[in-house]
Amino acid sequence: MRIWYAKDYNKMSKMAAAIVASQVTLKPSSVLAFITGSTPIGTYKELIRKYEEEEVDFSSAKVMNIDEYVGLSKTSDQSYSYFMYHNLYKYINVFEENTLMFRGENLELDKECQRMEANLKRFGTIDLHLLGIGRNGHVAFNEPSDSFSKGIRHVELSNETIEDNSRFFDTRSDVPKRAYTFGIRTIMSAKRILLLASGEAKQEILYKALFGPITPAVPASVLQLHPDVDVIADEKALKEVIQRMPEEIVNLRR
Ligand SMILES: N[C@@H]1[C@@H](O)[C@H](O)[C@@H](COP(=O)(O)O)O[C@@H]1O
Repeated sequence: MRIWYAKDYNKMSKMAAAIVASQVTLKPSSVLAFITGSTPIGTYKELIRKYEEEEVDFSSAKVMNIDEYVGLSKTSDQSYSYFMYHNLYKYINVFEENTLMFRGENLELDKECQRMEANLKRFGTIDLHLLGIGRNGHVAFNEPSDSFSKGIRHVELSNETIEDNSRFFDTRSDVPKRAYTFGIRTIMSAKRILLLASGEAKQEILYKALFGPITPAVPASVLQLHPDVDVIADEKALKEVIQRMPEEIVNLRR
């Protein structure tokens, strides 16, 4: 695991976009797993800029969303399909047939998971998997639990996640209670993982995830077992890591 220090959100976004763009340049047919939330928005803006300036070409890349609210279709402005389309896909040259998203409106939950598993198999191994981290250590929608989850599944969201994500909805009761998500095994099967974290609210959980015990109670802690993880975090998110494990940050002193 490599932990990279970024002075602020802007720098974090630029560093992350540089990794995604190099992945696609080195392997144009890369399979990429993308995330939603506030954290990756700057990364996507930077990727759009790179595309517009012809620094990167996504025409052979395959892209996918790793989670989605159950009950929201791609036309709902709170769905993750909508988010990915309006924050990234519509501005770059990814093709529809190379884009994989959950159908949030499909209420046949098991069937939707099976459909996504089959499509993921067709897309092939994920070359680069982006990840954010929730305040309770969740990754995608894998909430703290008693065991690490396996493949693609549907889950009940925790109160903490509903609370955190309610900032994107008119009222808390509008937040769906269930979601589709890649499981921990799906995420861990990616060749390379890029974890992003920004802001003070993430400082405690980031330290726990990177240096605490590996436990399903902190789902992100499983990343300690993956052979190829880059963590890019801004100074605020890294606060506790800087205090307790400064020597573990690759570029802190540079
Ligand atoms: N399902 C998403 C996660 O994939 C995301 O990483 C997390 C953090 O979001 P943010 O970047 O807004 O802090 O929130 C949501 O619950």
